[in-house]
Amino acid sequence: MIQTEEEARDFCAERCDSAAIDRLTRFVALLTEENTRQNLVSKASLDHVWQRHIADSIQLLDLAKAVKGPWLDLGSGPGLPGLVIALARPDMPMGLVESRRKRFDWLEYVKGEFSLTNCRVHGMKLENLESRETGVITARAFAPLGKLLKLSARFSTHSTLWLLPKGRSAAQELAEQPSKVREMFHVEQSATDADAAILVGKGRPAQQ
Ligand SMILES: C[S@@+](CC[C@H](N)C(=O)[O-])C[C@H]1O[C@@H](n2cnc3c(N)ncnc32)[C@H](O)[C@@H]1O
Repeated sequence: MIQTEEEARDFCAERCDSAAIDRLTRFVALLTEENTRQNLVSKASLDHVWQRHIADSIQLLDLAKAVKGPWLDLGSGPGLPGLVIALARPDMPMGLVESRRKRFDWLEYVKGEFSLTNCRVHGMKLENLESRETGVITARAFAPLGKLLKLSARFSTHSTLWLLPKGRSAAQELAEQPSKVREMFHVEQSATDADAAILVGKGRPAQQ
């Protein structure tokens, strides 16, 4: 379990090349600066930014090793986890969906700063995004599991990988789902927080 900022940086360095670490380091500086203008992440979390946000996002790469994308991140907000993944793996086709204008502008700005040509920012409600087949769907702190699946099932196929960092509520949220959804998912311990877990699933949920 990652306990310190140094361990979090080491964790990322084991999974990313040095150019990616440079991009992530600059992203942390930009995020810290932008956070003085808009509330992207809690101020307290910036003291542990590599653990709470960067490594927390990068750990998803371990679970998505076999997948080439395209990747869709729902409710990206500051860019977590989708933009961090795009900075680590700029070759990966990445779609970020974010409905708030100021956050959309921020995501577009970072995309431009790092010339992330494979990253597309969709500044709209997910409900208005055109359906497409997606290799990986991620969503952190976006919506309760039932609502999340209802909104996003149309982006999945039988082989879509779902990676849903869920904090403490993961097992409980899954337990409340119908058996077909429970069979699709399992719970993985988060590497960055002893109390948090990630719901990992495969396939297309039946329409609820
Ligand atoms: C709690 S924040 C989490 C942001 C980020 N994933 C994180 O972990 O820091 C949820 C984000 O989803 C966006 N959002 C909420 N409902 C949405 C919708 N229907 N379509 C697109 N974005 C939405 C919000 O504007 C907000 O930025």
